[in-house]
Amino acid sequence: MGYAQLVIGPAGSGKSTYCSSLSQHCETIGRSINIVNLDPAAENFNYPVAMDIRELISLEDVMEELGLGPNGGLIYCMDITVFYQSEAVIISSMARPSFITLYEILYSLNYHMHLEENLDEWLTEELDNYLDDDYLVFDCPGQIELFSHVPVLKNFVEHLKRKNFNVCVVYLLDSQFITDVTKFISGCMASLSAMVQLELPHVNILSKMDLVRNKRDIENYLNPEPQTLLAELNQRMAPQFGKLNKSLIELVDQYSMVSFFPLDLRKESSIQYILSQIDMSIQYGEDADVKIKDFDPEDD
Ligand SMILES: Nc1nc2c(ncn2[C@@H]2O[C@H](COP(=O)(O)OP(=O)(O)OP(=O)(O)O)[C@@H](O)[C@H]2O)c(=O)[nH]1
Ligand SMILES: [Mg+2]
Repeated sequence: MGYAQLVIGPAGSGKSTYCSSLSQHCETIGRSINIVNLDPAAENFNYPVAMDIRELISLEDVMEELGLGPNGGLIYCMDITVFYQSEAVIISSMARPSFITLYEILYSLNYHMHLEENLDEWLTEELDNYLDDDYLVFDCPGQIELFSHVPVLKNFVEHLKRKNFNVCVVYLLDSQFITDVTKFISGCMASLSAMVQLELPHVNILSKMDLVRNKRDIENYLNPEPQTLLAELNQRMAPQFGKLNKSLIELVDQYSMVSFFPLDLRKESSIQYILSQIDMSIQYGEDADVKIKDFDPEDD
């Protein structure tokens, strides 16, 4: 059994920084961990990279070859299965006829077929380097489309599960974005969308706690009462949104999403606590305990 964290969240929410802090923390405590870069647009890292998707495809290549901008290019890089059937390529390309020519459609068709095969091969090959009990952390790109409406991460997760990995989602939200209730709810919705798409255990993290000046502003959002949130939302928005607000809060409450762990990277104890919560969600310690018991010398 292997273990994996899929680190996702909006652009700039601190995913790569979290990965490098985790890497340092594990080095300090002598625990083995492997960080994988899944961001074709990444330029440099502060962590040792165990696997790198840029060996397979880089954003620069795609932007240049297909004349796409950075965001379209990135979705293109990652989205290797939506285009699996030729019709899908043509339909989706027709939706943006302004910059896609027939030549490009045919070209991209080839490109995707090629990449689909390659990704599977690359993953299989790379994952074969990891043994039972290995712990992988995937640093994902920040484009929200990757987990909201293209199946690429979902397929990736299926692949990991077939390889016998226990996988969980670590969703990072920047503390700076949730100083008011409307931003908080939209952050929750993005997390919920990942939850629904990926169907995995989910750990929500509020990142960059060192930037929070007034701790009280944030504490209200770490574990808020649904009724308080609703009252705040209603206060902020025009009366015709009352019903919608109620449904939104109920939804957020039902999925027990209204719970974020604060992450302050200045504190080792904060990283340690978050890691222990994540470990629990993928049953990391539990299997290890069983093994230690198996080898208990007193049993001999
Ligand atoms: N003060 C503070 N800044 C942080 C923290 N984590 C990340 N940052 C800063 O936030 C910016 C974005 O951090 P990244 O780790 O690159 O964020 P990301 O989520 O990987 O970004 P993308 O990969 O582009 O989506 C950088 O300037 C970081 O230095 C933190 O805990 N505290
Ligand atoms: Mg990053």
